[in-house]
Amino acid sequence: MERLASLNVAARIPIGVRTTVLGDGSTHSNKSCFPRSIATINHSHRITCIRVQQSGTSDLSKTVTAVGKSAENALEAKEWELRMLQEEVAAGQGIRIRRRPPTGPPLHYEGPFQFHLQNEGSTPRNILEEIIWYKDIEVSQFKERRPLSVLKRAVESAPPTRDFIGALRKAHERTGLPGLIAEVKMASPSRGVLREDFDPVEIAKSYEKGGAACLSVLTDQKYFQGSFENLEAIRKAGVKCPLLCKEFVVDEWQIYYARKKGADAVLLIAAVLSNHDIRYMVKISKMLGLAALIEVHDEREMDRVLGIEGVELIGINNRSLESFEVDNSNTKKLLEGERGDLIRQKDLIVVGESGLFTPDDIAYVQEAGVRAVLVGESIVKQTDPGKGIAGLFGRDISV
Ligand SMILES: O=C(O)c1ccccc1NCC(=O)[C@H](O)[C@H](O)COP(=O)(O)O
Repeated sequence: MERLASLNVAARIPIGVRTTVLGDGSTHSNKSCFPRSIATINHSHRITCIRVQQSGTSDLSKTVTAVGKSAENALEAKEWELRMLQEEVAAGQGIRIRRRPPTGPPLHYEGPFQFHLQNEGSTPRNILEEIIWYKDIEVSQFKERRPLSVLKRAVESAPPTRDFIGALRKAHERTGLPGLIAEVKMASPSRGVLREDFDPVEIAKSYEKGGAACLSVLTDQKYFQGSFENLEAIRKAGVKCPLLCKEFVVDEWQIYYARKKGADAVLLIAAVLSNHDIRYMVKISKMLGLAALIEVHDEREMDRVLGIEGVELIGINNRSLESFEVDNSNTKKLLEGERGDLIRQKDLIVVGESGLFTPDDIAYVQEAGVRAVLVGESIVKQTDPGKGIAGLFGRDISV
């Protein structure tokens, strides 16, 4: 007669492993119950079947625990291999930002991968990498509290989104100047606190009055003192400009969450995401009615993004998110020659981002080929941010 191993024993075994205790007191781990990938692990780690010689409960418990541990080890090894593969793919695409600190293989690992300790191992190489490592942990904690399946259901009843790209096109046609994405940003790693009396809703209303086509709302708390609550509050206050959720997206969960909190667009940073991630996240965004602003900083990132189907909106950041250096000629450099031709041919909207302070700066990036600009510091610091917009463009763009 067969009976299933008791729950407390089974709890130590990964899902999919069915351990049965046979009539003679021996156990049998049913290999056919393993999902395919786990079966492979089991094969390489030679733990396909167990037999317990003794009928005593403690021996049984020990053996089953040992098997559970081996399977856990195998799973851990597989996870590590997967992560190494992802890092390899990303590095092959020129992505320098690592998603997580390198941990080294599990102790029991025997496999084809060689592990190189780069730099000091678990120290981020720059601020962007630090943000991403932190974000990875933050998102997994958010996900535990509110699983994706729950979030997906909540999004079904969210109000419709507004047309972010359409608003930029219209503003450009109306004013003959680049459409403005005005940034609601309290602080940044490079500049510290930009505004002490920070009221996100008031700033957003002032930007709208001043002629902004769209708004960008920082939602990162730790490095920018922003929040998803700010995004939600601006949306609920009746601001009509479409809203960009300015986040460091590393997981689709954040896109659903942005949608739930009132965003009309999300930012995807090519320095962090592989081509596959971008393609997938652009699809998810579209499915949710969101525009995706894909941000690039160098030629290689621009070429990668130009090759991805479905991309409609590209941001060129004049600020290096690794060194903080700002150079407006970056926009010009990335729009020269064949790249510019291809962008015009595809009718893509390019956004010039960061370091724009004067009408001359706006004229310079417009001349380079942008049809929109994303501006934070120079306008958020003004006593009246809306009036700051007129100063930035050299004229009132609200009429
Ligand atoms: O601004 C930073 O210090 C920063 C650091 C690390 C990652 C991103 C960072 N900024 C995001 C941006 O690029 C800007 O907020 C945005 O383009 C507006 O720039 P600005 O007009 O210069 O405030």
